Amino acid sequence: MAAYSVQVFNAGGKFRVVSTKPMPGNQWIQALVNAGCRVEVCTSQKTILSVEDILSLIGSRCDGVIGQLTEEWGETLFSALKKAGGHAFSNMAVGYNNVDVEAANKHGIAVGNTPVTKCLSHVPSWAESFRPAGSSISPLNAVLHKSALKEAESETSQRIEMTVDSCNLRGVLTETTAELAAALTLSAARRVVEADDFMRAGKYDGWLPNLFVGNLLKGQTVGIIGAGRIGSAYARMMVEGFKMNVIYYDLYQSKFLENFVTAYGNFLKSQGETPVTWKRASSAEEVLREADVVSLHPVLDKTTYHLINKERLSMMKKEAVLVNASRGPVIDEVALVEHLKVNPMFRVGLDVFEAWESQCLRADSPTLVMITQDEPYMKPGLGELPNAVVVPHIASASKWTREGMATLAALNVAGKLQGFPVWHNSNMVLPFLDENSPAPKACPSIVNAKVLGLQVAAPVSKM
Ligand SMILES: NC(=O)C1=CN([C@@H]2O[C@H](COP(=O)(O)OP(=O)(O)OC[C@H]3O[C@@H](n4cnc5c(N)ncnc54)[C@H](O)[C@@H]3O)[C@@H](O)[C@H]2O)C=CC1
Ligand SMILES: O=C(O)C(=O)CO
Repeated sequence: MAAYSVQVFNAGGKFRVVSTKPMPGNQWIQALVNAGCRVEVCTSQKTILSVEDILSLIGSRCDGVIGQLTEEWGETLFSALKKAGGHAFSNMAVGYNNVDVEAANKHGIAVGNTPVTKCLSHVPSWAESFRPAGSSISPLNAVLHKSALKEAESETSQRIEMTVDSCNLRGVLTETTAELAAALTLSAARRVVEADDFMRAGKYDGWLPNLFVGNLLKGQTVGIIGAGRIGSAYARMMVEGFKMNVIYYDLYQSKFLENFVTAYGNFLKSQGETPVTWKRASSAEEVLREADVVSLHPVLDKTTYHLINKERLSMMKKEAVLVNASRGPVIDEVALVEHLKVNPMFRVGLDVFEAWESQCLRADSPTLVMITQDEPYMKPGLGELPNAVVVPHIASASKWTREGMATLAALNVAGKLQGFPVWHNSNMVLPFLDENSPAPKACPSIVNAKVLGLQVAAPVSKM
């Protein structure tokens, strides 16, 4: 059995909760202690704990665990947690493709995730003109509300309210990740990393007309595959920041994104500028063919595993920019390396890599399986290519976001152990993150709440 070291908080707590990694901030620990938990934080220096490591942490008595997206949470760990008397688990991540939820369901273990959100802290001044006279609603909401009302005339008020709220509440994890995707877009398009290396190597000896010439973004087309929270936030940044036109592909229509781009286009037109446009593509291929920049933000499942393969890469423009801040296996990384080698003007910005996330849904099994990991965490050749910008899964690495994720993960476990209901809308979890007021007595986000028959808290009145 692997030896492990732990840091213990509230040793006399009635529940035993294990965190497989130290996490940022202290609010998450306080939340567990306030719920009567003894908290044991694994302090092993090992970057990714194995199933055996986590089994030894769970031991013979464990009520809940906070795990990481790098860990393989499946039958072995959930059966051990159940045997130890536990029924609460949370990933410290919004993505949970590393979790075999069916196995958790089988053992009655709640699976939490962390779709951190916050209100929009700013409303663009251009939206002011849309605010109804005397209205207290924010101008941006006025735009969205009016179109949501128009589109949802037959809807109940709650649905309209939720429509507006979901438009208004963006994910701080979402915004943080979208900002990194934007950073990767610019770094790749304008060859920032190549130029930085060039300077540090002392090779710069004067301005040249063709030195590190890259791509202009303004007026170009940005493509999003997976226009959910992060994809929509990223699209908005590229529209507002660089006046790009949007083409997106998703299983669902993104009314928020469409309404936003339409409203911003109308504003630009009112200022005598060329309006931005949006288009909902009927396939991922349509996005790949038409876009100058493509950013990937789908969940990882069997429909998106190797979504970007050799054939689809060949559909893209020769000088396109491809960004991935979702999950590595969305791209066939071996095919990508070959494409980058023969297309030096094609550029990528990658935050995630196929190797350590090599999980896929086997045809004969509905659950995720971890397949052998390649070492190092990039496919051979990728690290040597000048037309690739690569960073180590840092898209959510802002202080606020990581502390918020830790707090939500802790509140998922603490709430389940206290028998709290599940929060009514996992897109509106800001009340759980306000350090100046007690968190709602609910679990912020449990992905298998319905299957486990967990009670859902009623929405709090807006009055
Ligand atoms: N690199 C990082 O640090 C981070 C990565 N992520 C990843 O980003 C993913 C997306 O996060 P969110 O936007 O919050 O999730 P979300 O659930 O709001 O959006 C995901 C979107 O993917 C769409 N989708 C699913 N299957 C698809 C398909 N076959 N083709 C096209 N679209 C499809 C869904 O309809 C949904 O709109 C997460 O699942 C996670 O894996 C999230 C946060 C940080
Ligand atoms: O939340 C997620 O899915 C992440 O990848 C965290 O960085």
